[in-house]
Amino acid sequence: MGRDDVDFPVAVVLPAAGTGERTGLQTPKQFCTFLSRPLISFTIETFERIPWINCIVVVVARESHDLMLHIVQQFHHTKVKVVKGGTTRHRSIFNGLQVFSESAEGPVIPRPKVVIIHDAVRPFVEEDFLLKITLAAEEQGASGAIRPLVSTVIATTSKGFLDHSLERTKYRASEMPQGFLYDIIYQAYQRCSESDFEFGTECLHLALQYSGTSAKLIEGPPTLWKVTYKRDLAAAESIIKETLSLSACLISGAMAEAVELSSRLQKSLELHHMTSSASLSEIEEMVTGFEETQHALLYPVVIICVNLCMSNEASDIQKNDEPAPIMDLSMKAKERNILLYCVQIIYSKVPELWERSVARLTEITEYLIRDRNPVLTGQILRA
Ligand SMILES: Nc1ccn([C@@H]2O[C@H](COP(=O)(O)OP(=O)(O)OP(=O)(O)O)[C@@H](O)[C@H]2O)c(=O)n1
Ligand SMILES: O=P(O)(O)OC[C@@H](O)[C@@H](O)[C@@H](O)CO
Repeated sequence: MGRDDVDFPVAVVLPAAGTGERTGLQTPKQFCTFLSRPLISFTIETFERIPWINCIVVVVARESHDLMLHIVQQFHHTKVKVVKGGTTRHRSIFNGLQVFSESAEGPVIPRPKVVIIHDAVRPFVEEDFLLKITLAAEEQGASGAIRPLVSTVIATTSKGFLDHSLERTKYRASEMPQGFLYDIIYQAYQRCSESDFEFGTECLHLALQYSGTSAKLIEGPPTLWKVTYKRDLAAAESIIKETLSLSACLISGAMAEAVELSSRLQKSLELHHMTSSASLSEIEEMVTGFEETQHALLYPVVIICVNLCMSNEASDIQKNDEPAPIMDLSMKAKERNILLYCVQIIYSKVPELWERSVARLTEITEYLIRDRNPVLTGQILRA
């Protein structure tokens, strides 16, 4: 079965109205930023890239509504409808589902046949698994992602002692995404109790209890984990950085040695090389040029200026030190989500010295591209 089998409308509801209390942070985790971009925007982009998903309903807290509209505009999300959430996850999900019902305020959005419900703080979901969940929901009425339990589940007595433990092989952890025939899950939410709304955590249970539909369970990849604690944010950032391509734009002077050096760097890194007199004015034109060609740079673009000094005379090196202009330009570039780094390397006719410098330059360049640390922009780094 492939994406061509999805010949019916599919919508997504992303509950994102929580406070992220367990992270211990002031900012709700869905709005924590990585590389100047909120976590929720990474999740939305994952769904937006999928052509057979028609509409993404993002459910946010009342106080985050304007922030979410700004994020939609800044990152050019096109399939998104923002609605206000509720005091619990189930209430937020129901608010999201009501967008498609006749009684919804505002223009009626075409009702999907299948609706995917996915926590907004689970950014690492792949199209192939979403396809499995969607087709299973269309066929069975409901479907859900599961993962093996890592810890054994135990029941405790009222006094805090062990009552009994569950046989781990018979149980699974319920994860997201989950898929439903829209009518099945909407009816379940219309029928569920106040206690379900207040204390429930499982949409599959509602479909079974109130619509008599037992979900098809599909084991998903380990990447479906949910950002819950502060450590999960660090893990998410590391994965996001790893998924970014190692591509960068390398600018060097037009001298033969500089071109030769750049071609050596290109062999070890995915670099787009440009030669120019590497004057700051030319680089400035390039930085503003980026702004014209790409309205919103979704990921920081990395530009590395390699400054080859043909002599190690202090005066020459000092002459190349232009902290103020390159710093000013890098600040301007950062506003456009462009990270401008400068690495200086002193040419040596002594092969061992030159090879060592080139190795250091390669190492620094690779680190700058991988880590995209804004603090090092505008600095004159020396290989
Ligand atoms: N009233 C709520 C509570 C939670 N969620 C969303 O449901 C998803 C999963 O919930 P959880 O991980 O528990 O998020 P929080 O409730 O924000 O976390 P915490 O319990 O630590 O406060 C999150 O995307 C969260 O924003 C929601 O839309 N509305
Ligand atoms: O909101 P919480 O983190 O308490 O729980 C969310 C999870 O229960 C939920 O995402 C999956 O178990 C699937 O239902």
